[in-house]
Amino acid sequence: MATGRTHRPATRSRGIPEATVARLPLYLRALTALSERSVPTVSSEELAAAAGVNSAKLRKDFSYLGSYGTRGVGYDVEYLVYQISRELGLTQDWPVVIVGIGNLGAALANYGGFASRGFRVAALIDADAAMAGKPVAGIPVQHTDDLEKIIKDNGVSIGVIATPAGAAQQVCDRLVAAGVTSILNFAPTVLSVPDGVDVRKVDLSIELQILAFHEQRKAGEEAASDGAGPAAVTREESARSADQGPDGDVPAVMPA
Ligand SMILES: NC(=O)c1ccc[n+]([C@@H]2O[C@H](COP(=O)([O-])OP(=O)(O)OC[C@H]3O[C@@H](n4cnc5c(N)ncnc54)[C@H](O)[C@@H]3O)[C@@H](O)[C@H]2O)c1
Repeated sequence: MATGRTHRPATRSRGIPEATVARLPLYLRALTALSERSVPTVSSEELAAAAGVNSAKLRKDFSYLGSYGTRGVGYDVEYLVYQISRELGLTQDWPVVIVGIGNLGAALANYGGFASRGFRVAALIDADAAMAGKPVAGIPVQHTDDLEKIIKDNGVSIGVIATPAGAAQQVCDRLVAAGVTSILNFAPTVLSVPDGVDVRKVDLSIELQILAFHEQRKAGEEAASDGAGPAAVTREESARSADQGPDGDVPAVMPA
């Protein structure tokens, strides 16, 4: 079984901090919406508000890209879309495989947002022989027996795992051995991968738990302000204590 670290250090080799990299997709989403409305330029304040990020942080992030905007005019929307897309590697097509085509895998396969962002679903893989050949989102499901060949034939470097937790490490090991170097893991388990392999995990139940934490704090604040209880915890303090940035700008996907 593969061992070793599960994510890269906090700063990438080109000097862009991981926290900045994690915010680039937020800027890109906001900029794409502006571009679709043919908005030519945007101020750092407007863009920060649209991306849900603090504007000083945005300016610092863009300084890593060498993008400083023009005083009184702001940032050129189209150029920034290009710059961020290039930085994220989205100016090329990325073939992706999804392993585990149950409820979640099928929903992901049907999600149109991958293709529009440069991620092509190259193959769907499942261990259930009864599913082999059946189309999901117009793509025939292939059996796990062929996993290695599918990865090689399609030049896949990004794999999405949507299997039950108990199967995820074994699937991960096979993907990595076949040449996959980036994994998006939806299974509720921690994956172990060798150096050079990036794992990101998505866990909506963790996001809900964080919201539940804030709900509980809000209820506590209200109770404290109604009566003679102890000083209420501020919203900002409660956000920090949930290991989230003060701007609430940590995306739902996180390093493994
Ligand atoms: N991250 C999230 O927010 C989130 C949300 C929903 C579900 N999940 C997780 O996603 C996973 C899938 O959930 P689901 O509801 O789609 O389950 P599901 O039971 O509907 O589908 C799982 C699929 O994986 C296949 N499978 C099992 N072992 C396999 C293997 N070794 N190789 C390839 N395929 C294999 C099964 O045949 C099945 O088709 C679970 O781990 C679940 O906990 C995560």
